[in-house]
Amino acid sequence: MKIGIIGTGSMGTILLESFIESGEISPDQFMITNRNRTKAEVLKKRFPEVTIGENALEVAHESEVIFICTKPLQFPEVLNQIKPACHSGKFLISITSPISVDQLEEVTECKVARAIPSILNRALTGSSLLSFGSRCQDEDKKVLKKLMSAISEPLVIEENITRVSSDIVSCGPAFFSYIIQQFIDGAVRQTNISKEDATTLATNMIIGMGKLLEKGHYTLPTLQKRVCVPGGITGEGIKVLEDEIGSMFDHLFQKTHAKYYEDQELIVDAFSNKSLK
Ligand SMILES: NC(=O)C1=CN([C@@H]2O[C@H](COP(=O)(O)OP(=O)(O)OC[C@H]3O[C@@H](n4cnc5c(N)ncnc54)[C@H](O)[C@@H]3O)[C@@H](O)[C@H]2O)C=CC1
Ligand SMILES: O=C(O)[C@@H]1CCC=N1
Repeated sequence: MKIGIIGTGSMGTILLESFIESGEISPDQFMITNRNRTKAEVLKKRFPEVTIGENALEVAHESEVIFICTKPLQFPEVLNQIKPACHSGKFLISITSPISVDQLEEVTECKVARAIPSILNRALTGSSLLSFGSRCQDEDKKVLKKLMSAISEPLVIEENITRVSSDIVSCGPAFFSYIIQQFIDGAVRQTNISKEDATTLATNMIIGMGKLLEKGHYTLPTLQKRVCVPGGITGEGIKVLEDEIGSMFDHLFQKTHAKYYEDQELIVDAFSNKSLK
């Protein structure tokens, strides 16, 4: 099976590297392309068996499964470019949240699905979020689930929880690394620990916590209970978190959803301006 990747920016690169590293897809199965060809050539140097397509259309012609890894507002242009290659035998996969599979089905004859990845997939871990269009048969669903299972734990989601799920799965690593960074900076400001030591300790702490949860020794609440000895020091810290975190995460989800709805409106305009319908 030939797999196409249109757009080898940050996420297209991560998908290529991860699929190859997982052993699920061999490099010679891939045809990739990028508007700025240099990015594709850099990958070709690392994986000589990968083929570079001249453009999106060539990739779509040559591939059965086509991942579109561009930014959402670049989709109309890509879809226009690949239109001559789009027919019911092709399987188009979008990795971006603000465009629904229904919207894509309206503008292409391909089978359509969405697979929202996470940077965690680079370590062949974390979740991915799948949504299937109405033209996908069981066989197509199996193909995509198998691909994404090689690099992640896929979950099929309904459209109405797309944003929040992507906030958790895809944005989550950035949110929590920011919080850990703040944790480190606070430690450095308030004590004599060096930034280097605080970073090492905090990084090991978060890796260890992931392993602990993975092994199933504790859940998030039981872990807290175990560490939080009654009348002890952790409890004092938790009280500060309870007082100061307040509605912070409510605001975060409100903001991401507001931006999402704005993006969706821009997408509707962009799709109609390109007269894709
Ligand atoms: N960064 C992340 O952690 C995640 C990103 N995503 C989604 O991944 C998508 C891509 O994001 P990034 O990789 O961060 O963006 P990026 O800007 O790094 O990559 C997009 C690439 O597409 C190329 N491109 C644009 N139009 C093209 C065309 N017509 N033909 C060929 N190549 C073209 C650009 O040159 C660029 O290299 C976005 O839609 C984003 O929502 C999804 C989950 C996680
Ligand atoms: O389309 C999305 O939801 C993802 C999350 C991070 C960037 N893009």
